[in-house]
Amino acid sequence: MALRGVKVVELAGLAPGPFCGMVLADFGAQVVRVDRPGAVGDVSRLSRGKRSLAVDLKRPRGAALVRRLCARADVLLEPFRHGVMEKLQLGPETLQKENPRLIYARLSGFGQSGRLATVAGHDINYLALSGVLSRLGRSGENPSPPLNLLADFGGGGLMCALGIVMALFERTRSGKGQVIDASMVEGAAYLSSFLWKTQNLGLWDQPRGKNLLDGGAPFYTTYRTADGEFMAVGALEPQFYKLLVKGLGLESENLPPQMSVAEWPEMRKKFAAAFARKTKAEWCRVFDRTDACVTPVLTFEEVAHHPHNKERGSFVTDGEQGVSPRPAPLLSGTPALPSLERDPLIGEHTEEVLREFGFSQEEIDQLYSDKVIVGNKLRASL
Ligand SMILES: C[C@H](CCC[C@H](C)C(=O)SCCNC(=O)CCNC(=O)[C@H](O)C(C)(C)COP(=O)(O)OP(=O)(O)OC[C@H]1O[C@@H](n2cnc3c(N)ncnc32)[C@H](O)[C@@H]1OP(=O)(O)O)[C@H]1CC[C@H]2[C@@H]3[C@H](O)C[C@@H]4C[C@H](O)CC[C@]4(C)[C@H]3C[C@H](O)[C@]12C
Repeated sequence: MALRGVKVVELAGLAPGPFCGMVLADFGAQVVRVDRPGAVGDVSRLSRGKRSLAVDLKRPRGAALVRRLCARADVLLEPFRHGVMEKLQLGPETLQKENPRLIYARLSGFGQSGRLATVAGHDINYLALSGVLSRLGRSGENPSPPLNLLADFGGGGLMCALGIVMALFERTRSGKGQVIDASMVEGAAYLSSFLWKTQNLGLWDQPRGKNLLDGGAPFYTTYRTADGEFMAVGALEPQFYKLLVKGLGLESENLPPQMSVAEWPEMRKKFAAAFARKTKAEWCRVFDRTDACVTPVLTFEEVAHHPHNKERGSFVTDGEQGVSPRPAPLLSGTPALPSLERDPLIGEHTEEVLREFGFSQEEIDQLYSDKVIVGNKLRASL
């Protein structure tokens, strides 16, 4: 796999950090998650392919243990607000002095500087501060976040993973690691570059929810079908729009011109009435494999069984029969091989990891007796 042999120390955090670590693990990196003793586990369930070491970082010997891991690691991934790592004597200056090749990835909400750097927050706060949230939501309603996908994952975990891979590549030339300041505000904003760069094209002149791509256009939105399901319509270009109108059984002559914004509400009503006449399955038979840009809105129960997704194997089933998306993108030569094992238990691999990183049994026993580390009793009894 593309990241085979890359050693990552991931300090346990909430969703964005674990997702970043999982992406690296899916593509072959050896990811050790450093858990807090007594923690419940990765509640975001994004730990496939990782191992868990439980150590109390608040104890000086706990921090010293992580310093020793980082001396032999390629990447450190920390998910805390600014200043936490410095307090633990685990800041970049300390760790990169011992290991100048270390790539020190800092995944935070507001970044490592600025008045909000030490303030708590979640996806919706970062999305709001990025400006993107102001553009999301139906006309006449409050701005509405698209779950926690854009800041936590798109602009956070994934952007951080990209930074790590770029730093790994750069290190092949310079031999040096560097610090990655991955702010979710800036990551989400960066994802929205298209909105910024097209401001003067007239795409965004209308209020939220009345523009071409934010649900305002009747040919770029969703419609309810006779059985209470939904179809997604994305017929932007005239040649595809013509096929949409034909598939709906409507006559272009009886409709206003496609781009007549003022008459979009009237067009939407006609399209809605048409979609309400057939079930989702019936509309699939009308539009499947045509260029009308009409697709079923698939539920999580349906998506893995859809013929196209099935043909590509786009979803995987793990050892516990849990279904989840296959890693993307698909690399032809070194594809990701996601682990199908269950997520690690807290401290399940404490001893194994410490031995691998050169700790003697005597040192390990001492760390146990001083309660600096914990293993997993369940594992021991397995
Ligand atoms: C998982 C579900 C979905 C969450 C996604 C959500 C929408 C997000 O946006 S997550 C993104 C959050 N932001 C960031 O990640 C940006 C950077 N991080 C931060 O800003 C902060 O970390 C923080 C704000 C997220 C948390 O702040 P906090 O003060 O807790 O922590 P920090 O300041 O970072 O400092 C860390 C401190 O911890 C110490 N530490 C760390 N490791 C160790 C260690 N190994 N040993 C010892 N000490 C350690 C470190 O030293 C720091 O100490 P100091 O502070 O003293 O310096 C979740 C959505 C809903 C959740 C559920 C819900 O809340 C109900 C339950 C609540 C219950 O409490 C837990 C279970 C819940 C079911 C809960 C479960 C999940 O969280 C959810 C499902």
